[in-house]
Amino acid sequence: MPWFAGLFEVSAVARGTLFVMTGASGVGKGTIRAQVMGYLHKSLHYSISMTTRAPRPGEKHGQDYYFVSKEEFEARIARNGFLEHAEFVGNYYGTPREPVEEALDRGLDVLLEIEVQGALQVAERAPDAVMIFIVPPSLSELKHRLLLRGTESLEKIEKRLAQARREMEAAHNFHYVVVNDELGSAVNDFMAVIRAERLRYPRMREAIAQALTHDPEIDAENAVLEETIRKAGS
Ligand SMILES: Nc1nc2c(ncn2[C@@H]2O[C@H](COP(=O)(O)OP(=O)(O)O)[C@@H](O)[C@H]2O)c(=O)[nH]1
Ligand SMILES: Nc1ncnc2c1ncn2[C@@H]1O[C@H](COP(=O)(O)OP(=O)(O)O)[C@@H](O)[C@H]1O
Repeated sequence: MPWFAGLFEVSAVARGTLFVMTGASGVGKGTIRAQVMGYLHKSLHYSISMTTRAPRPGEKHGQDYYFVSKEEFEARIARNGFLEHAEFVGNYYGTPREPVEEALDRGLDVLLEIEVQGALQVAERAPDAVMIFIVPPSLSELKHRLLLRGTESLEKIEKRLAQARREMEAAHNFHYVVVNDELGSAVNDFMAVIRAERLRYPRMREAIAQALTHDPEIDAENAVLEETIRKAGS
């Protein structure tokens, strides 16, 4: 058996990569995620979060979030059913653990879109996770987007902005920073991170093993070419 045969076995069960996207409320995480998932829906599993916040008009249970009661959320915390969870401006938000583990075990990449405290928990518990911080071009622009989105009261917007200012100080804990100024560029940058991470050595073992194989058709052509060169030289 050739020495590289084992590489095939390892790659067959290679775990997927966990991508964690975070950043201030209103910075554009949901917008970037929707576009990225549009491109990568076959290879990237989006983890649907659980929350105690009330659904906004148009939001659907099981699609945008699993909307649950405080009691249900706390029961899940008690049985260690979250990969991470956090309280954000008066509500609980959390990532159900099982679907994420299952997808990663199947070799699928997983995307979490969560707030900063939860992201820092994931960084601690899953050191291989790829941490991506989204920042606005300025705090003024961030406020502008929250005002235009019109989903929160002015008081809640001020709370989210104060939180955003504090969270920006945690930026050094992340591997990548994407500035969401022009949306298309931000989506491109995000996709570039995913592409680069998929080219890391552990994910490329199969390609290396493949690079060490022979193709009989090309080998036959090579033999003819060799023979032609040899004849021309003699
Ligand atoms: N820690 C954590 N944060 C989450 C989760 N799901 C969503 N969030 C974050 O909670 C914050 C508030 O979310 P939401 O109420 O939907 O408001 P929006 O993101 O401003 O539209 C955002 O920063 C989300 O990214 C989760 O599962 N865990
Ligand atoms: N690059 C951008 N330029 C202008 N507006 C944006 C951009 N990205 C997102 N938005 C808008 O800003 C608001 C907040 O974006 P959203 O994706 O809901 O943020 P988050 O999920 O981080 O809270 C939305 O109304 C969205 O359409």
